[in-house]
Amino acid sequence: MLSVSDAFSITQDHTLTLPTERVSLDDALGRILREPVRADRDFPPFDRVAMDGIGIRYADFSSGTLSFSVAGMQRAGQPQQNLTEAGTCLEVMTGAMLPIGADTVIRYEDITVADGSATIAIEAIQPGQNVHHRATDRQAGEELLSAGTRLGPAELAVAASVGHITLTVTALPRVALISTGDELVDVGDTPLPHQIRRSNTYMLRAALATLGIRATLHHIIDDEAVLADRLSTLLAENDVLILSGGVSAGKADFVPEVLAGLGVRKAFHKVNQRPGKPLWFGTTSAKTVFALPGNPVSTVLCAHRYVLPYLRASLGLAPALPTYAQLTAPVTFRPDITYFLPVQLSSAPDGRRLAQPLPGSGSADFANLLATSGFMELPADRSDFGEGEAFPVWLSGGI
Ligand SMILES: Nc1nc2c(c(=O)[nH]1)N[C@H]1C(S)=C(S)[C@@H](COP(=O)(O)OP(=O)(O)OC[C@H]3O[C@@H](n4cnc5c(N)ncnc54)[C@H](O)[C@@H]3O)O[C@H]1N2
Ligand code: MOO
Ligand SMILES: [Mg+2]
Repeated sequence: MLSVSDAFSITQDHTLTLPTERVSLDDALGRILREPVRADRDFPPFDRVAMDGIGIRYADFSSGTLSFSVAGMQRAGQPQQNLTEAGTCLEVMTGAMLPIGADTVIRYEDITVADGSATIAIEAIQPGQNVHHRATDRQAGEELLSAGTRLGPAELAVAASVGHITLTVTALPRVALISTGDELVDVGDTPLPHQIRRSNTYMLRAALATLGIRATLHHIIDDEAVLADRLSTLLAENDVLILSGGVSAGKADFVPEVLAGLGVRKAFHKVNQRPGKPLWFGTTSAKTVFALPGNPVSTVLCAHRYVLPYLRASLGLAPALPTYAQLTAPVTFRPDITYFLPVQLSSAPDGRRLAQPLPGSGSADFANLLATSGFMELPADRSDFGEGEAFPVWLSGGI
C-alpha cells in the first residue's frame, strides 16, 4: 500500500496553478502576496527625532555650553527648520524632522526649562543621541515583502507605509466541501435514533478559512445517480472538491466509482496509515478531488496532512513544517502502518516540547480532538516508541 510520503508527494505533484488578482489593502489580510513590495523611500525617510525634548548642536555642548536659549519649536508634521545660532536650541517632538544644524536630542526629563532657556541637568550626553537616522532601518528600493508572503497585520502596515492601495495576490481557489451519507442531518435538525448531525464539512470549512479560503458546503445522499449528478455540477463549478465519507468498503461507499465515471483520474486510493487509510485522491486536467474517509478523526488528519499542505502549495505559500516533540510516555503500535497518534503539546521549563499521547477511542472519537494539538507521525517500520523520543507533530488544533 502507498506510504504516507509517497501519497503526500503525489498530491504535491498536482498542485493548482492559480492566477493572480489585485485586491485593495482592506481586503488583503490573509492573502498571499505575488509581487515584491519595496521601500518607496528610506526608512525612516529623514533624520527623525526619537524623544520629546530639545535639539542641539553637540559641538556647543562639548565646548562647554550647558544652557541653550530656546529659539523655537520643531513639531512632527512641520517642514524642517534651521538651528542657526550657536548656543541655541529648538524644542523638538518625537517624529519630527531633526532641524538642520542640530545633531543631538536631549529629553525633557534631562533638562530644566526656565526664562526661555533650557539647561542640561545630566552629565553624559552622546553625540547623535535620540536621533533615528535616515535609512538606518531600510533603504529606498529595498525589498520589504517578497512574493509568497502571507499578509498579516505587520505586512499590511508595511504595505500601507509604502503607498500600496492595492496588492497583487494569488486568486483563491473555488473549493466545495461535500459530506456524503444517508445517516447525516444538518446542524439545525434533531437527529432520529439512526442519524447523526454532520460535522466534518464544518471542520473543513474552518480549517480552510485559516488559509483565507471560503469554501461552500454541500451534502449528498448515498445514491449513485444523485452523487453523479451533483458531483458533475460541482466539478464544473469548482477547482477543488473535498468529499467526506463513502470511500471505504461499505455497500453505500460509491464515491470512488462515481468519480471515475465522471472522468476524475484516480491518483491513489488507500494509504498505509491510521487513521485515514481509505483516502482517495484524483484529478482532471484542471480540477482536483480529495475524497476523505468519513470518520471524523480521519477527516481531520487527512485535512492537515494532505489537503491544507496541498492548498498552501497551490497558493504559493511555503510549507507548514511539523513541529518536533518528545513523547511523555512510551507508545506501542504493532501494525506496519504509519500511526498518527493524537497528542497534546506542552513545553517543559528547560525548553523541550513535550507530546502527551491522547490515543482516544479511535477515528470516530472526535470529542478527543478537543484536547489534541496535533498528530504525531510514528513510522510504519517500528512498533515501540520510547518516552523522550522525538517525532514530527502535524498541528491540527486551535486557530
Ligand atoms: N470492511 C472495511 N470497513 C472499513 C474500512 C475497511 O478498510 N474495510 N475502513 C474503515 C476506515 S479506516 C474508515 S476511516 C471508514 C471510512 O469510511 P467512509 O469513508 O466510507 O465513510 P462512511 O462510511 O460514509 O462513514 C464512516 C463514519 O463516519 C461518519 N461520517 C461520515 N461523514 C460524516 C460527517 N460529515 N460528519 C460526521 N460524521 C461523518 C459516518 O456517520 C460513519 O460513522 O470506514 C471503515 N470501514
Ligand atoms: O481512517 Mo479509519 O480510522 O483509519 O477510521
Ligand atoms: Mg463507509
